[in-house]
Amino acid sequence: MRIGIPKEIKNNENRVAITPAGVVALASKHEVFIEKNAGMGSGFTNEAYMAAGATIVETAADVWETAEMIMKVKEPLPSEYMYFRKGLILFTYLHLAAEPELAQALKDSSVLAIAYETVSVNNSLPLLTPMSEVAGRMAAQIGAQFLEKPKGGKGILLSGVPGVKRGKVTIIGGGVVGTNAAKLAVGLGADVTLIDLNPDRLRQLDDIFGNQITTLISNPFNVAQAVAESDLVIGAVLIPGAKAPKLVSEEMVKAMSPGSVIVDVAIDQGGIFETVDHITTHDNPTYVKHGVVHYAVANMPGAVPQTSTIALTNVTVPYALQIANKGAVSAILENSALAKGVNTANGEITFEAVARDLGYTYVPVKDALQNDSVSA
Ligand SMILES: NC(=O)C1=CN([C@@H]2O[C@H](COP(=O)(O)OP(=O)(O)OC[C@H]3O[C@@H](n4cnc5c(N)ncnc54)[C@H](O)[C@@H]3O)[C@@H](O)[C@H]2O)C=CC1
Ligand SMILES: CC(=O)C(=O)O
Repeated sequence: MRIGIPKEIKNNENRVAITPAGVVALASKHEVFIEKNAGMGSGFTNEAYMAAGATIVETAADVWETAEMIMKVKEPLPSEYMYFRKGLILFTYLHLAAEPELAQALKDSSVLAIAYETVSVNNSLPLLTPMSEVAGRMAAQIGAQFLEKPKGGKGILLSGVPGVKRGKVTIIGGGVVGTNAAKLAVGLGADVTLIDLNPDRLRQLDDIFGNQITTLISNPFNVAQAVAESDLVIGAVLIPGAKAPKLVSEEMVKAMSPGSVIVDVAIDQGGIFETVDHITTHDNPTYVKHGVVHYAVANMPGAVPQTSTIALTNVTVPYALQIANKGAVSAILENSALAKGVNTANGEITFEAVARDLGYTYVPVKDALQNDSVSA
């Protein structure tokens, strides 16, 4: 199979969808085309890719037009939609519930689009997990940074100092992002509260952290009280594939003290704060509303690409290899984890939560694939 890796074009997205090690894994049986300088942000030179067996091509168009499967990191941006076509396999993060125009473009062009974030094994999301680990850890660091006065915050140190109280951090969602945010926030010495809907998850978190954190069940009363008392609130909720629920209302944000900070990690699925009305970028990561600093960057791991690219490709390349070796249709039909990743196929929306949130008819992936055969 011809596999193409374009350079990422989202603001400050320095990750790339493959490392030289990944090329070695694929190139013994397949052809790998990489856009010139695509790996530079992650520390991988064109020469390193060529030595691993890849062909370097000059432009994004060369990659998109040559490849049968495109591997990316972030969802395609509108300038990339012109490359969509029937027979193309797209393997990347998509977050379609929050990207209606992209969903329509993939549907209209009959791309077979496999979203990293919905590939699922026994209720875990193996291709989301490493980036959630990164973003969770970053969320605590970033929150601490924006609480500093010169960064627009109220001017507190999360750890406090002897004789001065610690800062309060509330994390809503106790999955991978939430747990990793808690690890760092506890490490920074903050007073941490973790809120989740699932009592069994709260039990696990209690076992992991003991008395280092407070756990609370998620309901509007607990969320309102914890948010009002907090210096930093981190949004870390996920309902796989679906638009994130707005758990923190505008009124709750107004009740926070001026200079407090919100980090809405779940912004890639639309975000959990009513006051987060747009995605921010690494260039311009925050805005202030009701006196509260809001951070809503949808590609947080893009800022630490040397860590993130390796963590991401460690888990994506084995799936890419299955797709390339077996052909997409056989790989999907034989591997239920991969089948759950398919969001669009043959002009249909094949992930139920995406179809529901965007108002399309849901067509199960097997039915969509039977409607037609994908060239790969
Ligand atoms: N902004 C960025 O750069 C990045 C964003 N993310 C996003 O972060 C979000 C969280 O991801 P993960 O932690 O991996 O998901 P996860 O599935 O591991 O955890 C989600 C948690 O939310 C909980 N939850 C669901 N409904 C809830 C409610 N009403 N109240 C409280 N908790 C609730 C679940 O029980 C679960 O424990 C996702 O949207 C993911 O895509 C991940 C990586 C990077
Ligand atoms: C999960 C995701 O969208 C990211 O790592 O950018």
